[in-house]
Amino acid sequence: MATETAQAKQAMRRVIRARRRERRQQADDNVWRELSTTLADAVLTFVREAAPDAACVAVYESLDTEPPTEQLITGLRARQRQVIAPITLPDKDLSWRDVAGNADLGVDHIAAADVIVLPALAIDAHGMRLGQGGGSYDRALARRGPHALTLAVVFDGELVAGVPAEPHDLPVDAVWTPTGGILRFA
Ligand SMILES: Nc1nc2c(c(=O)[nH]1)N(C=O)[C@@H](CNc1ccc(C(=O)N[C@@H](CCC(=O)O)C(=O)O)cc1)CN2
Ligand SMILES: Nc1ncnc2c1ncn2[C@@H]1O[C@H](COP(=O)(O)OP(=O)(O)OP(=O)(O)O)[C@@H](O)[C@H]1O
Repeated sequence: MATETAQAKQAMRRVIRARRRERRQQADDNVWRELSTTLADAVLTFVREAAPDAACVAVYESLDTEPPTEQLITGLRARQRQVIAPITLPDKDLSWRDVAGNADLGVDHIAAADVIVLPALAIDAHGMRLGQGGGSYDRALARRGPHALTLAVVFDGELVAGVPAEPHDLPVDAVWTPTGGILRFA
């Protein structure tokens, strides 16, 4: 898709991915573990306060340069929540698996999630999200339950004034940053 907006998104992704690689290279494993703890504490509190009866939480399993979700996943499981993580299909649509098993629960299982923790490269002041560019979460969010809360996770400096938005983009309800904690949009 060669629209100006799609090109603007690509340019922004390149800058943020490069910054993330540099950030990861400069942080030792202790710093990363602390980040994982800070994220887990904040999101566990958010779930307890905003969705106390949540039975199922969808969480991305972080890649090396992303805000680390390992301790969040452990903490949710310790609190008896089902945790589901995405399986990327060949067309980049998302199916889901319980992190405790390997069975493919299907693309519609996202409807079971009471809270959805999304990866993002940037979030803007309206909650619009810049993702990896596969349109994966756009499609998955269209199948979410009517009361599901969406929380995106980004680094400081990735909560920006504006991201280029296309008509299919949907805003998130809240965002977490290491320094700012959780900001609720809706
Ligand atoms: N952890 C995670 N899982 C996810 C996503 C994601 O953004 N993060 N996705 C979101 O839709 C889907 C998969 N799509 C993806 C597309 C591109 C890249 C990617 O290229 N990422 C980094 C490499 C990060 C690293 O290895 O540290 C990059 O380009 O630099 C990742 C996921 C579903 N699962
Ligand atoms: N509901 C949809 N159905 C099919 N294709 C879609 C849908 N939403 C978005 N796409 C396509 O996916 C591509 C990437 O979209 P976009 O730039 O919004 O991805 P993203 O949200 O940043 O990425 P991701 O969710 O994978 O992290 C676009 O070409 C778009 O047309």
